[in-house]
Amino acid sequence: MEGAGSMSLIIALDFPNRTEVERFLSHFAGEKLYVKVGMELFYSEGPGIVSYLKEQGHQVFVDLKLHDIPNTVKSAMRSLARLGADMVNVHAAGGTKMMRAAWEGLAEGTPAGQERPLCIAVTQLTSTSETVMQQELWIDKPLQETVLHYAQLAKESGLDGVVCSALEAEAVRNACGNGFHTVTPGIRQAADSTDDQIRVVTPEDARKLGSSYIVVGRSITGAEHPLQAYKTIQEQWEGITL
Ligand SMILES: O=C(O)c1cc(=O)[nH]c(=O)n1[C@@H]1O[C@H](COP(=O)(O)O)[C@@H](O)[C@H]1O
Repeated sequence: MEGAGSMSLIIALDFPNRTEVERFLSHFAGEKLYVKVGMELFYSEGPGIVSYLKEQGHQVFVDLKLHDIPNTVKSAMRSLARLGADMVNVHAAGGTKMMRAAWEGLAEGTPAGQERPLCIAVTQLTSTSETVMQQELWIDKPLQETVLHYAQLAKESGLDGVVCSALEAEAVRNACGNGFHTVTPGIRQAADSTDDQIRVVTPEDARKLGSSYIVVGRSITGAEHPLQAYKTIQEQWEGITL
């Protein structure tokens, strides 16, 4: 299943403020990156952090995992589209009406001449296990089946792909086709601590399993030499020596 579609490594900028982001990015002078702004950074810095990163020439995934009534999600997506994000996300558990509304909001809000951000649905968080899903959330199905079901709902709703573990990437592609993206966090090298992640996969295995994007946070942001950690993981992910 190797090599389908586009492949990118997205660095999760899980930092409390812009000063920390600038300090981190100073290790990457001249590199054009694909970065992710999550709730911590967005809520502390506001939309300006996205414009700042875009001005620096980076691609930006705005990861706010929207999950609300369709009208609210549509309006929020209209606002996010104006920011120039390259990718945004919602929770598939919001259902098809909500996902369609998200897509419509993005289409309406994207300025003329700009590309609509990719709209991706979170299936089951990579920090969730099948046991927690079944016993705590009362979703009485095998985890992979729920991921596939949510992926199919996302596809029917016109979305561009899903967030899932790379463990499910191959099955999602088989069910939804090569053009349907799998954005896969929970990436760890074999020796890394898994932290709060449960469904973890190495960069090499994510490639072999056909992920379109890997999302990597602490293995790079917490490294003593972030650029070196980034290059090592990128080599493993792309299967090449840079
Ligand atoms: O939507 C996400 O990006 C996401 C979904 C998911 O299921 N699991 C997950 O870890 N993430 C995000 O991916 C990043 C993973 O960070 P690390 O565990 O530090 O590599 C974090 O910013 C999470 O918010």
